[in-house]
Amino acid sequence: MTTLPETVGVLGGGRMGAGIAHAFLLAGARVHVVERDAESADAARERVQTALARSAQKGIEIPDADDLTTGVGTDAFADAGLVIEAVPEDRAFKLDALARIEGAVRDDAVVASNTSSISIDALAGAMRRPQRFLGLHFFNPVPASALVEVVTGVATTPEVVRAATGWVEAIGKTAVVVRDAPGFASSRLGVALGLEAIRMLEEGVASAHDIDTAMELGYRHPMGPLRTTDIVGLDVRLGIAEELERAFGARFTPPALLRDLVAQGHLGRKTGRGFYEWSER
Ligand SMILES: CC(=O)CC(=O)SCCNC(=O)CCNC(=O)[C@H](O)C(C)(C)COP(=O)(O)OP(=O)(O)OC[C@H]1O[C@@H](n2cnc3c(N)ncnc32)[C@H](O)[C@@H]1OP(=O)(O)O
Ligand SMILES: NC(=O)C1=CN([C@@H]2O[C@H](COP(=O)(O)OP(=O)(O)OC[C@H]3O[C@@H](n4cnc5c(N)ncnc54)[C@H](OP(=O)(O)O)[C@@H]3O)[C@@H](O)[C@H]2O)C=CC1
Repeated sequence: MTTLPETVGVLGGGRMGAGIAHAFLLAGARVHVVERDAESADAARERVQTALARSAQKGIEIPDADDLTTGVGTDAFADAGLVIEAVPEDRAFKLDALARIEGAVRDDAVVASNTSSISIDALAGAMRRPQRFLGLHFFNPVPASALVEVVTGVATTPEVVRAATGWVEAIGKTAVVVRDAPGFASSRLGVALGLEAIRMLEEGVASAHDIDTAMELGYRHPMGPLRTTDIVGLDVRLGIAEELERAFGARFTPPALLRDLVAQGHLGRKTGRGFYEWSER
């Protein structure tokens, strides 16, 4: 089995970044999470520690506390063999994040983006070492998901793809290798279902609960498309839909209901309300 890098860096310790940190820590890597300010760094640390505590409760061996470090400057990525960015789904944010990571890492480090939908080649365009860059697209919730989509850019070398798929296996997940195409494989299909469900809700075809139940019991999906949108974050799904609309046109135009809920700050589970009310964040 491929050996994990001794140190893995994560930029952005939100829902996904914290989950990614948790996965590499459980597999034995040291992980450094960088956030934009000290308060967010503390919040990121707490998210990872909560996930580790949940794993410990299930009898899973968890790493020493000092294997996780959190902070604000990317300088601490100097030792990392792999750095994954998980900042919000916004091109400008990601370009800035990747430039900061590249400025800090050693030449042989692999840099990855957890983007759900932004073109890996578009992100690579501004990079000095695009051959060592690729997409590592994790799924939410990371601890409960067996998949990582490995997205290859035109410049990504086969050696980097091999290393990355090996690392995915080393953290106990399955890799699918997808060429850079809008929405890759998973977001294009997942968002198509999610947007159609929102349009059906707008048209009064059925309640959110009944639309979801149709897919849960009828198609044996673990969770219906509206509940999934709440878990993912309505803002995240809107960002993906806008990216896909640019590539494929009107079939991915975000429904007005999605835009309205995001504008009102109803982003799903993380804010307590989306298509459902949530007491647990
Ligand atoms: C937007 C994108 O770019 C890509 C995306 O992610 S799209 C969204 C993809 N995700 C989905 O579609 C979610 C589909 N739904 C599901 O998989 C399930 O309904 C669900 C996992 C969310 C909940 O199912 P559940 O059976 O109630 O799960 P739950 O028991 O809470 O957790 C499942 C496992 O993960 C673990 N887990 C979940 N969250 C955890 C956390 N935060 N920390 C540690 N462990 C956690 C649980 O301990 C549990 O482990 P075991 O199976 O070993 O006991
Ligand atoms: N949610 C999902 O289901 C999935 C999301 N993704 C992708 O993962 C990425 C992150 O999404 P998600 O985790 O949901 O988003 P969150 O909003 O939960 O997390 C983003 C994190 O990045 C931090 N951040 C913002 N700006 C910076 C910065 N300049 N430097 C360092 N950290 C920063 C935020 O800090 P602060 O809290 O201070 O704003 C926040 O903690 C997106 O690209 C998304 O598309 C991929 C798969 C699934």
